[in-house]
Amino acid sequence: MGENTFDHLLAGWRQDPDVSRGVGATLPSHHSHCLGCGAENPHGHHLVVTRNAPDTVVATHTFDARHVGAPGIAHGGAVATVFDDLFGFLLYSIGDLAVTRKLDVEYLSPVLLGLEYTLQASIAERAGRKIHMAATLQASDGALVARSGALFVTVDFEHFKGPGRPS
Ligand SMILES: CCCCC/C=C\C/C=C\C/C=C\C/C=C\CCCC(=O)SCCNC(=O)CCNC(=O)[C@H](O)C(C)(C)COP(=O)(O)OP(=O)(O)OC[C@H]1O[C@@H](n2cnc3c(N)ncnc32)[C@H](O)[C@@H]1OP(=O)(O)O
Repeated sequence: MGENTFDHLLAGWRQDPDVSRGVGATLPSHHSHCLGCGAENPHGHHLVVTRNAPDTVVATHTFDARHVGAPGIAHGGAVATVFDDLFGFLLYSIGDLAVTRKLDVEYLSPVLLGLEYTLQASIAERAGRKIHMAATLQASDGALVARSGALFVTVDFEHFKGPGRPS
């Protein structure tokens, strides 16, 4: 990660949780190699995510040959990855660190490679450490193709500093 050490990354989240960014703002990636949104991850989805309401984020995404499951169709795990990462952008609205405890995906129709889809995620409810989130993936004609729900649980910075984590 070069000078982007893990401590540096955590310090950035500590000092600038970015809660003040307004509606319409493009949000920063989680980090440069994040599978969902890191620009420098060659296997990544390179999501670019915008806040379009105080507790809502939106992105467009086109799955490609790297994400294939059945021929021509995006792998369900790749779709889940994109949902999971999109949920991670709601943390900028919350201002707390949290991690995915539970992720549900309902695949209503095949997600096709090479077509642009629109994803939107929002915070449904917060109760103590639990943050319930919901998201949709729609085709360009507005058809609902997949939807997802997640439970994130807030954690402190020490969560990322335990055994097996980078120093
Ligand atoms: C990937 C990027 C990393 C970047 C790191 C660098 C810097 C920035 C740091 C963070 C940025 C964070 C995210 C953004 C990035 C990407 C987005 C994608 C997110 C992910 O990709 S993240 C990876 C996958 N994720 C994990 O790696 C989590 C593994 N897991 C655990 O680490 C523990 O599991 C933990 C800590 C989650 C909880 O553990 P715990 O012991 O602290 O808490 P506990 O079990 O008590 O649950 C607490 C309350 O949730 C209730 N509860 C539990 N399960 C429930 C269920 N199914 N239904 C209803 N309620 C449920 C309980 O009933 C209780 O409720 P109550 O509080 O009311 O008692």
